[in-house]
Amino acid sequence: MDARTDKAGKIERRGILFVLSSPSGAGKTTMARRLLAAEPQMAVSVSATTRAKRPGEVDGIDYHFRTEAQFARMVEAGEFLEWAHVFGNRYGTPRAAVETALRMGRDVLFDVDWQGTQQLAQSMGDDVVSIFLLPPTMAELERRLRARRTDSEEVIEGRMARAAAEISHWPEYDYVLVNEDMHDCFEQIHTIVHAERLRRQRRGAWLTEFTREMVGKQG
Ligand SMILES: Nc1nc2c(ncn2[C@@H]2O[C@H](COP(=O)(O)OP(=O)(O)O)[C@@H](O)[C@H]2O)c(=O)[nH]1
Ligand SMILES: Nc1ncnc2c1ncn2[C@@H]1O[C@H](COP(=O)(O)OP(=O)(O)O)[C@@H](O)[C@H]1O
Repeated sequence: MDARTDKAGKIERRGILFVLSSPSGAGKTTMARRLLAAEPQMAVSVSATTRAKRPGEVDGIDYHFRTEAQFARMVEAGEFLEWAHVFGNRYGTPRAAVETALRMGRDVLFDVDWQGTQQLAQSMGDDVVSIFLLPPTMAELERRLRARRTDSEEVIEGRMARAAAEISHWPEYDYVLVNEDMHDCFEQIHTIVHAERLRRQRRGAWLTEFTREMVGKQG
């Protein structure tokens, strides 16, 4: 029997909300892409943002790119599970897609900052598992921001100036990893995902039924 469904085939497993945060350039997007490739059943929350599209980014895949006015209307209509100002732009998590995925028992991956993580933890409680990625050093963080070649010098300086403030939120997370070697960091994230899915509290009524039947059949 699959832990996601009961005997009637009804879904009883609630999806887990996996949140990845880090200072800009520490490797969230890279790790999120790898995780989604390894876990095709995992849904991803595509945020809405008012920031400009970077070269190579696709509307509806990387972000829903919106104007200030469009974003304000979405806030007004209560369409966000959470939203925040980051680097002078607004970013938010559209509610509908997340709720649909969770109802279907799918896990959902979020790339949001510390403000988004706090708001998600408040509204979704124990279903949230949060992971913070640290760079090995500040110099390496800056090197990665430059190597990405997606931001202007001014934007890079702004992101570096914000990095220490972002990093100060590490104690609010369930897991804190240093993204030094890409492969090792991904393996650690994947291990967390596997272990969190196995938590007793998440295995629901299936485990009660399984053990009751097992003991009942004794003798
Ligand atoms: N609160 C919140 N933060 C978000 C959301 N989407 C993205 N962010 C955060 O906004 C910050 C900037 O994101 P982005 O401009 O894509 O740059 P990058 O992630 O540093 O490459 C990152 O810390 C993201 O985690 C969201 O929906 N809500
Ligand atoms: N462990 C790592 N070692 C070296 N470079 C990395 C590592 N992880 C990510 N990068 C590179 O650093 C840059 C920033 O990573 P990215 O995933 O865009 O960060 P974020 O989404 O946190 O801003 C990218 O060019 C990426 O390929």
